[in-house]
Amino acid sequence: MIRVEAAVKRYGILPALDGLDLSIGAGEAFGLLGPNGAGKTTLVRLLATLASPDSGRLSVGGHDTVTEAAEVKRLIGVVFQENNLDRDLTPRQNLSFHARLHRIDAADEAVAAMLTRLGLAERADRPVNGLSGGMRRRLVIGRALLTRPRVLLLDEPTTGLDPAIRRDLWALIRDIRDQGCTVVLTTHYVEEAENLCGRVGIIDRGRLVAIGSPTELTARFGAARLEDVVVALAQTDGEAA
Ligand SMILES: Nc1ncnc2c1ncn2[C@@H]1O[C@H](COP(=O)(O)OP(=O)(O)OP(=O)(O)O)[C@@H](O)[C@H]1O
Repeated sequence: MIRVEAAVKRYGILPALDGLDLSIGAGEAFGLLGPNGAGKTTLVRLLATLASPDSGRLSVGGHDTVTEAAEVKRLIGVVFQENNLDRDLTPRQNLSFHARLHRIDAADEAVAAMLTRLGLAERADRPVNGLSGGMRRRLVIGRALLTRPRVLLLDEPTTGLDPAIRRDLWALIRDIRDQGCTVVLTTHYVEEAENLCGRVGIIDRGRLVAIGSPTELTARFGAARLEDVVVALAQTDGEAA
């Protein structure tokens, strides 16, 4: 479903991605781990067609992210770290606006069903301003699901949220995965990747330095926990990066 071949992306002279290869199958839940500045967000931005590689090639569903960006956009949903909701509008209005923008059939019904799925039906008609951080995150993810994407890209979906809310979001992400959507998420929480992802890739300085299931990786590196593998392999220093 996703192929990344020798992807290079430079900002100035420093490569954010330095010849990265990666293949993710349909229906997989894949986690990208790595220190600050490793290149995780850059990879998500390239897959989301928001930036182009300097060299190499990325494709989603067989479509090139540069030459067939429109086709790729039809297949993906993307959620970045910021909750870019219109805070003066209600959850229903936020979703409706998105549904109309994307010309979704039976938009009112789709929005109502999504609000129920997100557990937001009772808060649907009061401004987003009054929602908790967890509810806002659910809403942003739900908005990305309205177009029924085959691939959902989540950049640090639970950063800054408390553990109970994080677990709540995990249930939603698991549900998305279990419905057959390919999920790619970046995270600093190793536990999150272990809970949600069948395979994880560890990125350091723009390169994929290890890939496998959490159990495979801990066994391969003789570590007690996946977190130890990440710490041992990832050396990017935020300042030096
Ligand atoms: N728009 C940009 N302009 C200049 N440099 C950038 C830009 N975006 C990313 N970089 C640089 O590219 C490198 C990779 O950044 P990226 O955000 O992809 O890392 P990350 O793994 O997502 O980090 P974090 O975990 O902190 O979000 C960093 O050195 C970063 O400073």
